Amino acid sequence: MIDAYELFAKLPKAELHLHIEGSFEPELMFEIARRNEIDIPFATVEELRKAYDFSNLQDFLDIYYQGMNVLQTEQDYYDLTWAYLERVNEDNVRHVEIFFDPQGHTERGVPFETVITGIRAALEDGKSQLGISYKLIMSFLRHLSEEDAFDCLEQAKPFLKWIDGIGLDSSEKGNPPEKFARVYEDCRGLGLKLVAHAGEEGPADYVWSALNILKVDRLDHGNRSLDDPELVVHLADRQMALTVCPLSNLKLCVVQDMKNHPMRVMLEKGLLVTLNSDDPSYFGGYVNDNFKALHDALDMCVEEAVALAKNSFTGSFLEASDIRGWHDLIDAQVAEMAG
Ligand SMILES: Nc1ncnc2[nH]cnc12
Ligand SMILES: [Zn+2]
Repeated sequence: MIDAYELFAKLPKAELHLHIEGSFEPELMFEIARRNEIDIPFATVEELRKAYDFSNLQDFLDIYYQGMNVLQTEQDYYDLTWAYLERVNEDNVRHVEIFFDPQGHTERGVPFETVITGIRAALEDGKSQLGISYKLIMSFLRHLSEEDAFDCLEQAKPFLKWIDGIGLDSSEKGNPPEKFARVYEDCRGLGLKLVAHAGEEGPADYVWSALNILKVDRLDHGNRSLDDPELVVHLADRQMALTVCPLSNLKLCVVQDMKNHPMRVMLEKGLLVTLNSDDPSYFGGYVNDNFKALHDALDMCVEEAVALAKNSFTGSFLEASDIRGWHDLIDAQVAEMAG
């Protein structure tokens, strides 16, 4: 009998919820801090890792923004992105749709151009050297104002040919989607794909707002949707993709125990759920580690592993013909491994 984890690990996958700044491993952070002559308030990599102990989203965000402070040059952004791509190549991730948080950099004086040029150069090298295709999603920080978001959009305008979509992240509670209704409307007019974090810590109402007011094409997290049966039916009927992040949910106390993770329930209710790592350096693992954690807690079956691998492409912004191609490849690989 084929093991569900072994199967998932080997199958081609897409990752749809990944903050590139959240893939910043402590070793690389120290190296970049040293070359930029910036002090980190931790003496060693081990001490830094010990600080990754969070009670909620805000606890994490405080250390996440501090971590990205050492990034300054195009080379820094290249190295950060390249390290992520090399790592997920080992997990057989073949397509990535990654977030970056421009405001976390521009508000420290790093030009928008420096950030996006470095990230894009690594993504292009990932495509040519590792065969990993990509989309790039610019996220607005929701704890900042609507005016700040519009300012970020202005800075992005010369680079829109490199940007596939926009997202909304950072402190959810008290910053409902409607705060950014007009920014999203403009971005929709620019032909950008729209996603937003909703229902991670915030209520199911925020998921409704993301759908009805922001008109998102995909939802990030969405865990709290399960509090509202009508919303669950609506999401399932529309086959709205949800980018779920189990290790993140555990580390940020969105779930108290992996045994209570809603992934299985979500699958059973017919939701188009995908599996992602969110901020792998901070939450203890990349996409295959996320499956392993679910498998250890919930004893995932082969059908669930296959469904998650296929959903990762279904929920992507790839062309329909490419998605079909990946599904066919997964079916062929499953048949070969089962036989
Ligand atoms: N899980 C998360 N939720 C909200 N904002 C984030 N920024 C990085 N990771 C995040
Ligand atoms: Zn996230």
